[in-house]
Amino acid sequence: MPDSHDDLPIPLYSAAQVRELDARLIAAGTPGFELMQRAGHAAWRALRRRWPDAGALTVLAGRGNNAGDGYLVAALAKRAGWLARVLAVCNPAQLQGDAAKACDEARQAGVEIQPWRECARLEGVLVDALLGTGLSGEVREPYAQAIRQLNASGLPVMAVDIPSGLSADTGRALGVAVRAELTVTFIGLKLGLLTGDAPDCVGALAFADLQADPQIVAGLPAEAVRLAAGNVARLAPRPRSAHKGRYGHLLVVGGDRGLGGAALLSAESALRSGAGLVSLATRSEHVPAALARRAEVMSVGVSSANQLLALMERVDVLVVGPGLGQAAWGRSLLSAAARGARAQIWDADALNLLSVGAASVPANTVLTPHPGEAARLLGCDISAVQADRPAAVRALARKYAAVAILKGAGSLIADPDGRLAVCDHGHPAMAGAGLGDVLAGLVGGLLAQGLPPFEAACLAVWLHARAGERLAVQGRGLAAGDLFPVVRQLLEEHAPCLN
Ligand SMILES: NC(=O)C1=CN([C@@H]2O[C@H](COP(=O)(O)OP(=O)(O)OC[C@H]3O[C@@H](n4cnc5c(N)ncnc54)[C@H](O)[C@@H]3O)[C@@H](O)[C@H]2O)[C@@H](O)CC1
Ligand SMILES: [K+]
Repeated sequence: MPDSHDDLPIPLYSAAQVRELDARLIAAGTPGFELMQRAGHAAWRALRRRWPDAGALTVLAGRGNNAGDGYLVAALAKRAGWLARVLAVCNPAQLQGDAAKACDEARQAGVEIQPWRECARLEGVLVDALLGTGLSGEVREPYAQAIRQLNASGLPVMAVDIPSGLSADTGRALGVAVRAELTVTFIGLKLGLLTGDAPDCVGALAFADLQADPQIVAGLPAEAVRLAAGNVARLAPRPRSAHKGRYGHLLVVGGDRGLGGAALLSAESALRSGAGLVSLATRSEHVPAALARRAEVMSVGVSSANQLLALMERVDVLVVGPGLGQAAWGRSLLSAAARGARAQIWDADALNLLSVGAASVPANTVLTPHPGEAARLLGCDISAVQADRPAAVRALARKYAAVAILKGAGSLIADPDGRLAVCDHGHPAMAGAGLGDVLAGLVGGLLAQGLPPFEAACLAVWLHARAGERLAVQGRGLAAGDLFPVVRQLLEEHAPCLN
């Protein structure tokens, strides 16, 4: 898992936007080669900080400016007395512009430059300077083979700017991608470093602004934002005169036979996030168990849409779908739910029923699909969703005029107004049953307390992922309900209940 990303910038850029930033900085008077030298220095500093005693490095270099950065790292290492070698996948005679200058500098420093071969000997820290933001399409040979060799070497790898093969726009490995232990990225943080295949490729992530003029950088609107303590919404502190009526009444609808736990987890999650009142509409046979586990949740058995409509008259927020099933009971409750409440969260089977046209999405709804549900909603294959997660979540938000959360490593949140946020927290120990039910309840609990849908979704995703990270120090076997006390604690640290 990545080291803490707390010191990384908030704006996230596409490859085209980073190219535009480079161009604007150059036009404003910083020569491209100067930027490349700063990149080389930043990468070398980061490498030495992580592997101070390695004493040797091998740079795998391609043909663009990413290779130029790599040649300069080799030159700096050689001048510092390290053993420094470049294995050139592209004949150095074909290099152009700044990359050619960087190659000359490496030669002058005494770096050994050899053509790359499959059987080439690798030693020391490996520096991946094969492909950067100029990558287009699936990785071609011999680059793919060089990447496979690097991954199979068992040696530590530092990626320059982005692991080669990873799309800076989508985080997808385009055929094959470098799996780095450290990635040092320049000027603008790329969206593709945080989602999709990125968590398995990027390793620890370091950012170097290359002394770019902040005004020039700020002048270019970003593609997305990274969720961090500084930019997720805060619930307002509560006045001493607070009463439960001010913090919303939330109703969870779900829990068909055999699926009762999911709805109860959502209800408990909403309660633990601070919702004023929480009700649960479920199969009547689940009511005794629900009451025994959480007496604070008003659990009611419903068998018809009319019963649900009567309950809905008293509530502000609905969470529909956890354990709802896709049979007649769930269908009738979903179509009743679609007719009311100030705000709704549609999760799990509500999304599966939506994908077959069983109901339409009301205003102010948050959809919380995992990639499989997203694929059903978009009528495509799951691999198409994962190939471009930012595009998929935006498409969902547009299609349903709703805030959409696309779950999975590097969760994304899209608003139909165009806003996009990415969460780079979380842990593979969170891949387990019930975690989604907890998230849905959390979004609902925050909506009930007055946050707008996009803000509630972002805060919920961030709290949920951070809580999972904290708990994952104990490893596998995380139970969804374990999150409740940690979410409470994080929420209190982030937005104290009392001033
Ligand atoms: N002034 C600048 O523009 C700066 C650029 N920097 C570096 O420059 C990089 C971008 O440089 P470039 O735009 O030259 O691009 P790259 O260095 O990523 O390389 C592009 C080249 O890779 C090859 N290529 C593209 N797609 C491929 C594929 N699918 N399979 C195999 N080969 C493929 C093509 O020959 C293409 O010319 C950044 O990632 C960063 O490392 C840094 O030096 C900072 C300053
Ligand atoms: K690279």
